[in-house]
Amino acid sequence: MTTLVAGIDSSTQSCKVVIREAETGALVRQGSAKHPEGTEVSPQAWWDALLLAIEQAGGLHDVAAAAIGGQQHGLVALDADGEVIRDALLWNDTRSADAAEALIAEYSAGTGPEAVNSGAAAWTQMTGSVPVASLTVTKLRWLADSEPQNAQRVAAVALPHDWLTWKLSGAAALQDLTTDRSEVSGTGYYDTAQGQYRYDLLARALRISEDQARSIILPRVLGPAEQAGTGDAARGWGHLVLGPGAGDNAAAALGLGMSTGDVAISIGTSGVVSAVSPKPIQDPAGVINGFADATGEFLPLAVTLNGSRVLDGAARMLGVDHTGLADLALAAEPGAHGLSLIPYLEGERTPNLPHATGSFIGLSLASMNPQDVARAAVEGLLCGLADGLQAMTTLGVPVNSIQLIGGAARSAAVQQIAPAIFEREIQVPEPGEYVADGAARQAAWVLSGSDTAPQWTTSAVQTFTAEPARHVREAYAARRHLFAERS
Ligand SMILES: Nc1ncnc2c1ncn2[C@@H]1O[C@H](COP(=O)(O)OP(=O)(O)O)[C@@H](O)[C@H]1O
Ligand SMILES: O=C(CO)[C@@H](O)[C@H](O)COP(=O)(O)O
Repeated sequence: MTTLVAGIDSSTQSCKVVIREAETGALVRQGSAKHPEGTEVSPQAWWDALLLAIEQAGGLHDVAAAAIGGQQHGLVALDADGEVIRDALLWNDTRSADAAEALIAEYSAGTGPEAVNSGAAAWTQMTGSVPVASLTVTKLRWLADSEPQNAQRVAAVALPHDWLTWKLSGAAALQDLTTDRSEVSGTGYYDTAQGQYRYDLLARALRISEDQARSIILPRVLGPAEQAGTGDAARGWGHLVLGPGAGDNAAAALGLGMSTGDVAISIGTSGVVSAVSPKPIQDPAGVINGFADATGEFLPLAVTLNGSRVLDGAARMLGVDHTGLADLALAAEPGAHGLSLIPYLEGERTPNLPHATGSFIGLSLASMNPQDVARAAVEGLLCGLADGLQAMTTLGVPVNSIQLIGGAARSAAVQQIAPAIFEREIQVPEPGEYVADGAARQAAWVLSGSDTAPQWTTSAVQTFTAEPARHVREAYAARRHLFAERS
């Protein structure tokens, strides 16, 4: 009898479920369901999508274990009855940008630019990351200042995958909430290097005393293969062993079998450059977030707000589908006749420009054509990620291999232009759901009781190389500060 495990990716745009063989990782079934648009979403919509995706994947009746990977940082505020107080502000909601600046200032010393730097350095020391609007701690400050009546009702704070694991278990007690290192390392109130919550920072965010903060329930942080509980017996899932789950990029690293020296560049809603490190990585400049991974090590990563939707928007603007956009981009010359797209379409997280908008720079009669516009969109998307990759190497994080994943990694233009912009060979594994795969591998790990995750066969990869297009990155670097603030 083959043992099956389920891996779930509750990401920004959709929920994906894969059912795989626990021993080999072979894919048996899968399903998916869309999430609502927007940067604040009712967690109920995630739960409804998860139930639909489970149904589409053939159910969990014959599955022994499950684990959930998910979009990080979303603020799931629960009242004393375990009810969701308000829709969750997601990682890509920028309304807490001013709160982030205030929190940095409150830990700074001196005046002027040095003060901001000292505040950023203090937060990096305390948590591993510099607060930006994406981090949950800034959303809590926003809640305290903008919706004090809601803030006063907060009895527990969970992140998307924590809350879904709790729902999957059928738990009702807030004390049963669980999470993992990778998820909490993105909250801004967890000391990633020391592995402990910082209730003083939670108190600071909510403008309450530390004693009051300690009365707020935070999910118990589980080890990489520690059981989070069992499935909801009322739904016939009492047989289901639940894993701790993980933040989406940590789950993807587990799904890809990444180790030190491996880098994943994921182009989903977010653009993410992530690497594995045996030691904590801290970047006071705030380009790299010092997160934890799902195996007990660390996962430094750079994240942009503008990932695949840069290409979604460009395709919509040109009236083509993704294949058409790729064809247009590949028909143009590198550099798009001097046209650059600075892709801060939703504001931007890295660089931290929450109020910025995107801009085409260098328009000329020569570049005002669909091919060059498509090329500039792909090159602009990739240049932003190349900046994150460069920051990784500047911090001394080893980069020996690069794997390209996420929805936009399916683009032939992204695959062929990326090696020119990164000036490195890139590998593209078979299109798949690597976050969900990592969660499934974690579920199999929990079941095995072993010290290490099961060795699953990894996907075959296609390798892409190209002549370096340094002039494209140089043009982008000279223009990345040219944008208009959102009105
Ligand atoms: N062939 C393609 N070329 C470019 N973008 C694509 C392609 N296929 C899917 N996408 C885009 O990928 C995104 C979905 O990718 P995914 O990694 O699932 O996102 P997320 O994990 O953030 O929900 C969507 O924006 C979709 O339009
Ligand atoms: O913000 C982060 C990590 O810091 C992102 O990983 C988000 O969690 C959303 O990821 P996708 O929906 O693009 O996978």
